[in-house]
Amino acid sequence: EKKIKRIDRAKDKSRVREKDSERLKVEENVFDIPTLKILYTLSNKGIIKAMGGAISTGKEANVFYAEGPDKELAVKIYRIASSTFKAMDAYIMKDPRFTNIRNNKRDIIFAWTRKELQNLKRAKSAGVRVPEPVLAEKNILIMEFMGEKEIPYPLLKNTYLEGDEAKLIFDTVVEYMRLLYKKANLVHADLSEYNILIDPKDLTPIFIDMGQSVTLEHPNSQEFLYRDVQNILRFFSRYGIKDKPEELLKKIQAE
Ligand SMILES: N#C/C(=C\c1ccncc1)C(=O)NCc1ccccc1
Repeated sequence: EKKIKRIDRAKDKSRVREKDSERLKVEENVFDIPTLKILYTLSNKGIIKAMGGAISTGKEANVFYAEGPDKELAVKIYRIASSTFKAMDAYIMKDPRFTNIRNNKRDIIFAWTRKELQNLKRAKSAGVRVPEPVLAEKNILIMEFMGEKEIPYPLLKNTYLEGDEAKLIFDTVVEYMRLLYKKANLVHADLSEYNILIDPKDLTPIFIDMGQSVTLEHPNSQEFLYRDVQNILRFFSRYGIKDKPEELLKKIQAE
């Protein structure tokens, strides 16, 4: 009896340890030494006053809340140790803007981070609502925090919509896709209810996560656009929106 108890306790202990190492692992391979050095420099320059907790965690990156000198910030840190940078290949290696980078992991992730900043700037100047881009330094992207007092705005996925609210948001999302295409020469390429925040004050959509966005010159831009259109129609169909993909493509690409 006693023996079994001892074994159970040992198992529990190892479980706790494993959980801790699991958590530590997630935190750790985002905050590797080079990343901590950059954060330290950004803090010395007064760009980041204090780091907060993780807003989003994923296999490629984590997004943290941070206090800036005059406004709240979101700090997106791309994981260098992640193995999924292979997925980035499909987007970046055929992108005319990035053909000259060396094919090693760090350079790809640094180029990807710069690309996300560049894409946010282009989207913003085209009139699409996105977090205000601040800076990109190696694998770290700093942007405006979309939320209030450390609480991020909800994802479209988690937003309860009534009556004609869904139709209003749908129309704005389609308008933003058109502006992105016609004026920023971009396709989001990962647009879905998981990459749109909703500002609860005025129910306006905010596009996020533009690291994978591609220019229209990218060989697969039309395929990525079609996939974005399908994702948006699939999500809004639950609110009775019945537009066809071809209709949306025409609206977005209209001369
Ligand atoms: N950018 C960004 C994001 C949020 C955000 C919130 C408030 N202000 C600015 C950005 C975000 O969650 N992106 C998706 C994501 C990134 C990394 C891991 C999982 C999921």
